[in-house]
Amino acid sequence: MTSGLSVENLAYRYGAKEALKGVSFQLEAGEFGALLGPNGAGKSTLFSLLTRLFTAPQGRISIAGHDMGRTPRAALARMGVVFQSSTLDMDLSVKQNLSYFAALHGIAGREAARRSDGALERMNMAERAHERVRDLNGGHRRRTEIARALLHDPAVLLLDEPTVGLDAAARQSITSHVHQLCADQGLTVLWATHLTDEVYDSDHLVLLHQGQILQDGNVGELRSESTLSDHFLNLTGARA
Ligand SMILES: Nc1ncnc2c1ncn2[C@@H]1O[C@H](COP(=O)(O)OP(=O)(O)OP(=O)(O)O)[C@@H](O)[C@H]1O
Repeated sequence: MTSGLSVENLAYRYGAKEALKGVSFQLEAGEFGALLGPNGAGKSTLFSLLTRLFTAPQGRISIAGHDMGRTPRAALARMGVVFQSSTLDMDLSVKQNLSYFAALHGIAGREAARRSDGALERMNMAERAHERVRDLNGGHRRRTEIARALLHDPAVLLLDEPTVGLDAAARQSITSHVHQLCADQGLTVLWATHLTDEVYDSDHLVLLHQGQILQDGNVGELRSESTLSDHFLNLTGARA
């Protein structure tokens, strides 16, 4: 059993539509998993199962060794999530947003302040702690959300297309920062995207297409001589 993320034989259907058809993959501690798939591949459905928004009718999810079906609280406690749409309160400061989230996790007082400072530090946001979210640019808002997701010190961080709406510089900077968190701190990341330039050769590719895993393994080895973008196009017929 991995101390990262393990998914075994997950399936999900919306009525007659099979959105996931027996999906399995595993990410070890410290691995950056790039979940790549064209529109309709099943990425959002997979995220909904991983975050327990939907209950998996079949298969197994394990987060840092905790089984989501049998011990959901323990599994969710080891997971941080950044959803595609922002859920920050625009009129609160960065730090107030984090304190509020800490309180939801039952963390208060000095411990909440210590954790907020640590999480903001990890995202290079410490100097913006007292700025109002509304006054931040898109990249800094995203960093705030990632810091908030790290507050309870998760082992596994899930991000659903976290760079949507950001300019190229902010996108590159956040992508590289989260890769660094994996490498330096042993965080396991699952990063859903359809942008191949956010994926590094050292990443673990999970290529999802029509509800099935087409490829699962090291990006550099899988793409070989092609660019990842051409590789993706050859396999899925879709442009990345
Ligand atoms: N509520 C629903 N009812 C019926 N079919 C659905 C529903 N939600 C999603 N689907 C279908 O399930 C499949 C997987 O959808 P999903 O949203 O998980 O894909 P995705 O990879 O996240 O795509 P996108 O990048 O466009 O968000 C698609 O064929 C989609 O049309």
